[in-house]
Amino acid sequence: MRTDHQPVRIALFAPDGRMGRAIQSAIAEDPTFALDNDNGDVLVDFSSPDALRSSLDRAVSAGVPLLIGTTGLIDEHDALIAEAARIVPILKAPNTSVGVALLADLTERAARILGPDKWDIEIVEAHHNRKADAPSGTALHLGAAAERGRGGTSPVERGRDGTGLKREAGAIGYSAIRGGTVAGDHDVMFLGPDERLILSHRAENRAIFARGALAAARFLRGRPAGLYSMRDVIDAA
Ligand SMILES: NC(=O)C1=CN([C@@H]2O[C@H](COP(=O)(O)OP(=O)(O)OC[C@H]3O[C@@H](n4cnc5c(N)ncnc54)[C@H](OP(=O)(O)O)[C@@H]3O)[C@@H](O)[C@H]2O)C=CC1
Ligand SMILES: O=C(O)C1=N[C@H](C(=O)O)C[C@H](O)C1
Repeated sequence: MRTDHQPVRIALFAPDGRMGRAIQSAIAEDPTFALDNDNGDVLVDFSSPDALRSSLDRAVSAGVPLLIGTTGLIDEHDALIAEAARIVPILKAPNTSVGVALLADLTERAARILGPDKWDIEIVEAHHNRKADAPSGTALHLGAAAERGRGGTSPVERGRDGTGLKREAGAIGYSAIRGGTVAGDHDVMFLGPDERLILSHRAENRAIFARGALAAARFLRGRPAGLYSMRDVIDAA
């Protein structure tokens, strides 16, 4: 029987990816974690949507919790995740940083207070030139937070190009910039009559995601089956 005093053993589904390497560095800096790709207490998946079935199968057959950091997932993936979460604990987080968890709360609150009638919302994100998906999972997560704040679904406008593109009332717009080594910038812009409110987060490097992933793994160890979020991790801290 393992206890809370023993290091949390992390199994990395994709140890050689950028996030896999960042998490290995974070483990090396924190003696309360250990890398154990064969017998981990928690399986951590930052890979690609194509790999999701395989990481879910691995977590379910080993009977261990799964942290999913992969983005670009669609409804079909969410259905698979919900099914597996009946058997093992699963935490899905498109962004594991503390700052983005707070940004999502602030976005929801601002959207609730400002309302959809006078204030347009645009979400702008920038990432490195190797990123595969757009808009980022975080941008979509922030858009969902804004929708919750407004109390309903909003039309989506992505990647404008052309003519006759006047903004639809109440829409949430998404723009993605790709280049260089940007670790992850997100701006939620509330554009109103004669004023703008801009909530911003800047990831300076991947260490913030890696440390957040370890905090999520610690939270998951020993939890009952179910679907969890970074909100739960922060509330439990
Ligand atoms: N939640 C968060 O906070 C964050 C989420 N992310 C997300 O994490 C994911 C990974 O990002 P990043 O590490 O930068 O990407 P990388 O491309 O650097 O790494 C992806 C890794 O996944 C492996 N992989 C891809 N497809 C499969 C598959 N079908 N089966 C097994 N392994 C596979 C790759 O192996 P190979 O090279 O051999 O194909 C590679 O090792 C992305 O979706 C990204 O958006 C990123 C940063 C933070
Ligand atoms: O691919 C990345 O790098 C990142 N992906 C996540 C996303 O899509 O939101 C999180 C972070 O912004 C870095």
